[in-house]
Amino acid sequence: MTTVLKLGGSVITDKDRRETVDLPALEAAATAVADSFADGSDERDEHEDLVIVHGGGSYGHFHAEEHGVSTTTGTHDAHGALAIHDAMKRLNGHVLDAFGQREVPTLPVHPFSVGARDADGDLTFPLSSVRTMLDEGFVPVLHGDVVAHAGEGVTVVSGDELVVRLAEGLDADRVGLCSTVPGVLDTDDEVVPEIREFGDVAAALGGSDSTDVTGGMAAKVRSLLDLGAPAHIFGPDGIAPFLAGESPGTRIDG
Ligand SMILES: Nc1ncnc2c1ncn2[C@@H]1O[C@H](COP(=O)(O)OP(=O)(O)OP(=O)(O)O)[C@@H](O)[C@H]1O
Ligand SMILES: C=C(C)CCOP(=O)(O)O
Repeated sequence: MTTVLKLGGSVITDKDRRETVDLPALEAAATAVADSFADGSDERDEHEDLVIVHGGGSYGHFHAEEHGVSTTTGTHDAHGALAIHDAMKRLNGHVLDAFGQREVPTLPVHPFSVGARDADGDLTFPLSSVRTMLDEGFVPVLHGDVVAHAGEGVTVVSGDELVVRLAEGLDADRVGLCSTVPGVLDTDDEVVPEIREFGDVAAALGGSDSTDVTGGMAAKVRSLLDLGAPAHIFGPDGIAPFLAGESPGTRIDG
């Protein structure tokens, strides 16, 4: 069983305060993951292969906006590219600390060193390091980042894009995105239990409430609908049920 879990940057950081980790939220997420390994038996059979991805929150997005970099508009300024990348590595360090303290065998994979976009913006992302880490019993932790982009310099790659690439490339059985909202909300702010077509929810879908260069909820739903496997969007309370095989929040099944 292969599971891909994204922790939204809006969950693990205070998205409106520059470079601020939401430590209680990050620790709660790490505890939910650690407990899911410990549940039932001492084996990791439940989701023996787990890949974690985290978003940018108040780390990547502030710097990306400052340097005018998005997923499509790049920069040739190495200092700007490094400012974004270094901020994401700082956040990744906090994430690894929280999981490591709970004995989850996490290791970092920095997408900048591995991925690239062609002139059409299509992402190439070799998975050999992730696959080998999984085979060796580790939990790879990837993050939204910048990548070299033909004709653009470097552009942002979102955690959501990486989730799609990982889910397809690893043939994942379960895909979960944890955000601050309890699921995709309809125009009455009720959680939509299932989405099969973009048109089902288009009217209710917006971007993000805070600084976000990668598109917020609408972009999330669109990319998850293209995935081969069903995906789930849920709030922080949904992490434990999701890892236990339940279906919290919104199920997206294109
Ligand atoms: N219909 C909707 N239902 C739920 N959330 C919505 C909707 N429309 C817009 N949103 C916004 O989308 C946000 C979630 O997307 P966002 O990209 O900010 O989250 P994230 O993935 O947790 O963070 P990050 O991109 O930093 O990793 C919500 O906080 C909300 O502001
Ligand atoms: C802004 C950067 C560098 C990462 C964006 O990743 P996301 O928060 O998953 O969209």
